[in-house]
Amino acid sequence: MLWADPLPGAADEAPVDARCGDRVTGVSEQSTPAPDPAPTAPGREPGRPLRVAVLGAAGRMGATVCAAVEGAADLELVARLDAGDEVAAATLGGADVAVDFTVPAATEANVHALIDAGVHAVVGTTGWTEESRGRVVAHLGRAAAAGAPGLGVLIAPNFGLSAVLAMTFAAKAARYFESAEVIELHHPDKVDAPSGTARHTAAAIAAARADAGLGTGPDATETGWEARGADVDGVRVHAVRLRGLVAHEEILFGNTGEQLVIRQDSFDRVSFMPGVLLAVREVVGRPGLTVGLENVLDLA
Ligand SMILES: NC(=O)C1=CN([C@@H]2O[C@H](COP(=O)(O)OP(=O)(O)OC[C@H]3O[C@@H](n4cnc5c(N)ncnc54)[C@H](O)[C@@H]3O)[C@@H](O)[C@H]2O)C=CC1
Ligand SMILES: O=C(O)C1=N[C@H](C(=O)O)C[C@H](O)C1
Repeated sequence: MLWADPLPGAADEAPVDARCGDRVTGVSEQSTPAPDPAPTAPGREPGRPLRVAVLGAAGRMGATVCAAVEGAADLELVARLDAGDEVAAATLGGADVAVDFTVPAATEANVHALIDAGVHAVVGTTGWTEESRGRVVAHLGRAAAAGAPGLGVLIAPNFGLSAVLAMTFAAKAARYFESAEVIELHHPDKVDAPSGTARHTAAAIAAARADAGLGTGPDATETGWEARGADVDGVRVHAVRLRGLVAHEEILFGNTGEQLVIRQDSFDRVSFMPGVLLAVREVVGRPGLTVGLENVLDLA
């Protein structure tokens, strides 16, 4: 079973389908359909390891992904690219799949370059919007029309099981509470705020509230709005940056006389690896754009 994948070293096959991002309509969005599903990477001989390239390989996540891929018997690390390296067939080492953990300013261009190179993409980098995801869908459509059907792109704001479950539970709880706020807590080297995970969580809560006919939560604030956090679709999101932290999220729900707190903690980046490896194995058989690991895990 996939989540037992030991690290370093992984093997089992597993499912994936996902749909997340920085502004998302909900955890139950579906994969964008694409023609001609491909059960394996195009041109992959049966039984050979899946070839994987890593973009952002010198970074915190990229280095961890390289180690995880090297430890997986069914995967082969064929390229490590970082800033300044061209993303093209010539530099990707014959990869079937590329994993992108770079920076928000670079990730969309990387994905377009991967589609042009005919390489499936697994993306953990934050900064995606509905517009940038739409451009990827359009590009995949053009690639399919030009004779490269079956390419998959899987974008997930968080590959950690605890985070994916927390988002799922939060979306389920949202309709039952008058108040909802999100607190994300991260290491101080993180360049974006609020986190992609928190944006996704808040957007899912907002969508569930809207479906239930709920508006924004009660708030009598008249002054000092800067202390009330970011507004993500009407849900307040607070970002803490603290040395010693890795990645954490707390979702608070309140009614008169009661509170629900959903909390997840990623203490070590290895905790993201089972989800990343699952996505790598799954994306080759999942054409089109998939956003969010929850769909892959049948949680949506
Ligand atoms: N989806 C998930 O589960 C997770 C997502 N993240 C996200 O992943 C991204 C990376 O996070 P970290 O590894 O902590 O950052 P980092 O700063 O440690 O690594 C980023 C790496 O990307 C490289 N880079 C910059 N521009 C590039 C380009 N054009 N092409 C190739 N490489 C380039 C940098 O040189 C650096 O080595 C962030 O957006 C972060 O929010 C982080 C952890 C988990
Ligand atoms: O930068 C990080 O570290 C993380 N980024 C992602 C995000 O912005 O949600 C995922 C996780 O929170 C770690």
